[in-house]
Amino acid sequence: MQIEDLNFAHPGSDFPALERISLGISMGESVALLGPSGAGKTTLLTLLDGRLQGWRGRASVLDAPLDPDQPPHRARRPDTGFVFQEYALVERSSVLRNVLNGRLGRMSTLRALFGSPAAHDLKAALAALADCGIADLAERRVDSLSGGQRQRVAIARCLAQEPRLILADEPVSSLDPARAAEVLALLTNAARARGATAMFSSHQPSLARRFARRIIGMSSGRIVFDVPTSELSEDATEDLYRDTEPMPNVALRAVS
Ligand SMILES: Nc1ncnc2c1ncn2[C@@H]1O[C@H](COP(=O)(O)OP(=O)(O)OP(=O)(O)O)[C@@H](O)[C@H]1O
Repeated sequence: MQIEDLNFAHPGSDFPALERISLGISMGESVALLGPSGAGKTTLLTLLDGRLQGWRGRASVLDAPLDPDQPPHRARRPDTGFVFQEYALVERSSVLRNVLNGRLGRMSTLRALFGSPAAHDLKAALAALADCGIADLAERRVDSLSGGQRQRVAIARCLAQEPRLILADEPVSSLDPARAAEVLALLTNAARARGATAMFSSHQPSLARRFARRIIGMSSGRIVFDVPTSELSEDATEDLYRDTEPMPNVALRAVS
């Protein structure tokens, strides 16, 4: 992935959400994005997923240039998988059906339309369920699952897609510390086993250190550091969050 001088402001916003972003990421790298709320992490991941238009600069993902004016061609989309913070699952469908949705981009239009997966689609979905340790949940409806189980379903759906680039937006924000570590281990190990690149955002520097080989710090739409994890100092991460402006009109009251 190669990005040069990327600039973007959300429609209607006076402030750039991304400003002069340049970076290169090699195939197979595991990268964490750290930064306070509003730093631009989601915006950057969404742009790399091809879902933002109207940006300036140059971006090439999986050796193909992204067009600032239109989404990537349908044939290329399955190569990038996205794990959403809020899971984005079909609540009333089974776990297996949700994971099979990860195959839609690789199915013929007819199969996708009628929801009839081929044998190899089913095989990929079952393998992803097994990799995520939730094979026994295949027939359960998503709305009967815990947060940690849903997060695994979201990751299994992404893996079933067989992407070469995995983008994950705060994939463990709603999990307790033990589950969060388990899920990040799952995500980064699965990416490594498949030779895929993984890029995830997080608010937890300790998890980023544990599961990424490289850490990029963002603040106010800019990259403030980009280092191998082994070279990241405690001071750099503290500074990243220390400079955060308090949110306007938010008063904190003591609970009596
Ligand atoms: N749809 C939108 N319309 C207008 N402004 C937006 C929109 N989405 C994000 N922004 C603004 O863009 C900036 C970057 O937001 P972004 O969501 O990328 O930050 P983030 O680092 O992911 O934050 P968080 O950690 O809270 O998820 C912020 O100033 C935010 O208010």
